[in-house]
Amino acid sequence: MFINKYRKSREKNNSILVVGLDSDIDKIPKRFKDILEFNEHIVHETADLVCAYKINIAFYEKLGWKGYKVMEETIELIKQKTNVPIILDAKRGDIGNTAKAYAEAYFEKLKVDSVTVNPYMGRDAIIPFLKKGHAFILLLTSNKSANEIEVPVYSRVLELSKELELAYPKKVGIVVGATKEEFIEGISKKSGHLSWLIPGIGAQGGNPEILRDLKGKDVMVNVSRAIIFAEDIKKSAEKFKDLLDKYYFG
Ligand SMILES: O=c1ccn([C@@H]2O[C@H](COP(=O)(O)O)[C@@H](O)[C@H]2O)c(=O)[nH]1
Repeated sequence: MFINKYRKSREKNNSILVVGLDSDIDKIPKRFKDILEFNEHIVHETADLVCAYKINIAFYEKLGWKGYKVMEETIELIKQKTNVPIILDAKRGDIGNTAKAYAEAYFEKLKVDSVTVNPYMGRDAIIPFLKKGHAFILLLTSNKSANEIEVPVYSRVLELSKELELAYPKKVGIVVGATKEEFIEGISKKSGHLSWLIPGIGAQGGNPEILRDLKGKDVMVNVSRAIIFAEDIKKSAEKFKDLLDKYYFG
């Protein structure tokens, strides 16, 4: 189960850092022969510093079937070398039978531990994922234009997430951007047992101090570009791990 695997990695590595494998072919350093070799290096450098890895499907899909193959090989590699859980950032959301097909693809074929889902179409776009594994529901995303649609409805999405958590205990999480500082304390008070995936620290400039309001919760903070494209990946991951430690554990 995702949450147990996450808790074990969090305890073992004393870390709430998630490294995002947003391994854009156009940005990976020339010394790596391909994305797989780059990902292998990232995992080698960070496996004892993280509580999870997040794979953003877009950077693999953009290469067609070859990218999908690399994604499968990366998942296999993480499973062989570590016990760290894998979140697939796919942000899916579709009618029930289609959602079921996505859930089968991700949990049964790719065998990831958790998937991000879009709640816009309501519960029947989410439940097929919860029947097979853990899902993070987009609640308040880190981008600026989240204000256009999400801000007016996020309270309802939070209620729905909690309802689903009652029916599928330990299988529901929320995505909340670190850039949405002013909302964190309020959401935290109402979020009960939901797990939190927080992107937006690093390249997007989110404030890690928000973690002070989240102590004791199952929280994981994703950093992608600021770690994987740093000069020294290990050093950068250590820097972010320590920064998150300071506010979450400290
Ligand atoms: O609200 C959201 C939801 C998902 N993301 C994803 O997280 C990473 C962030 O990458 P950085 O390089 O650390 O900015 C990326 O995969 C996004 O698609 C998000 O940023 N915000």
